[in-house]
Amino acid sequence: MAPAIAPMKPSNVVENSFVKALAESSTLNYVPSQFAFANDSRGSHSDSIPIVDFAHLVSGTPDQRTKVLRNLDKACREWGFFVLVNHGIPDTLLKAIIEASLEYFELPEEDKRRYEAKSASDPIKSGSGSVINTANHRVHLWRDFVKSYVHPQFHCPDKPHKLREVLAEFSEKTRSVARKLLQDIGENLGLEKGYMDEVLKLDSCFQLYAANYYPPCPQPDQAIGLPAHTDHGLLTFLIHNGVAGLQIQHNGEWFNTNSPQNSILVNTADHLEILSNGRYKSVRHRAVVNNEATRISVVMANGAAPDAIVEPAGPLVEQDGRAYYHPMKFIEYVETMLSNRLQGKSNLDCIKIQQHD
Ligand SMILES: O=C(O)CCC(=O)C(=O)O
Ligand SMILES: [Fe+2]
Repeated sequence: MAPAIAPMKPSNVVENSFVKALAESSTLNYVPSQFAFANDSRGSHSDSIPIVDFAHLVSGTPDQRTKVLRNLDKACREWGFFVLVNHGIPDTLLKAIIEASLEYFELPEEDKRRYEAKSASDPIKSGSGSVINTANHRVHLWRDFVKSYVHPQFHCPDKPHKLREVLAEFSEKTRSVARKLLQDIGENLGLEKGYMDEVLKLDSCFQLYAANYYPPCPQPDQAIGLPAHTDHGLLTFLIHNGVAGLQIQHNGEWFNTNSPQNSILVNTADHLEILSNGRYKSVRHRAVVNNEATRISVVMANGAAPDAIVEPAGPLVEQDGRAYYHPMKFIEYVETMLSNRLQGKSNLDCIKIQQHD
């Protein structure tokens, strides 16, 4: 039987604390009730999670390229998720961004409080966050985060000092890999060369860096790091410190994602679902917690230009006879999601065009 949930802590302990500080208090044996989010955090294992070899896309033989383009299409269509290998981003840079992100979370609380979000359009935000659960209760997440807009304008917390340089390089390198993948995805969708660059205005594409810190949790099945959600943007890149926790939903079942070291986990996000008129689905995923080790993930969300209007691609609408999504300015979509105004609803559902519309 699951142990009882601890009595409510005085609300200021939770409201004003980062989860890291709470988890480090030596007396914590239970999940405080504000965090209570009962879930079955076990996931299935699959050795059929798709792997995409980036080197074959860039410099493979024509045969290799054809094969990997097919893999990429299948991954986007069937899973909305793939493990990207041989992407050319140096291992040292991947390690450096994880380390610098960890140093951010280890800063004194007053340094992190400077970035507590006041409005959805703040370019840097930090905190721990909450969501509305199915019973309409606000639930605190077992996670601290920092997020910052890094392209087309670059923003970065002042501390730790090394974060700025490492993040700028990570943003540049991931941006170029994402762009190449998007061009190949355009080819797979049968769109003209240059279509993705032009319509999504990829020269000034939006990128959001997010780092997530999930401390060990005394009752992992009584709390959640991040509940099931989809991401805004086109392609989300994710790396982590080797501690498992990301699960994706496939055919209604939750799968653990374990990835070879130095690979990048990539998921298709809402704006790719919109652009492809529903051919590629934005994959639902969640982060579960464990009672042994701190997990850190570093996410780069790659989107269209902030002022680009994203809508189903014209040639695909023509094939399908109708558009399945309303157009929306990219940055408005993102800020609606970041503002939590939707109270647990998905933005994607809000812009889906129902048959009778
Ligand atoms: O930490 C993870 O594995 C998931 C993070 C995530 O889904 C997000 O930041 O949107
Ligand atoms: Fe996500």
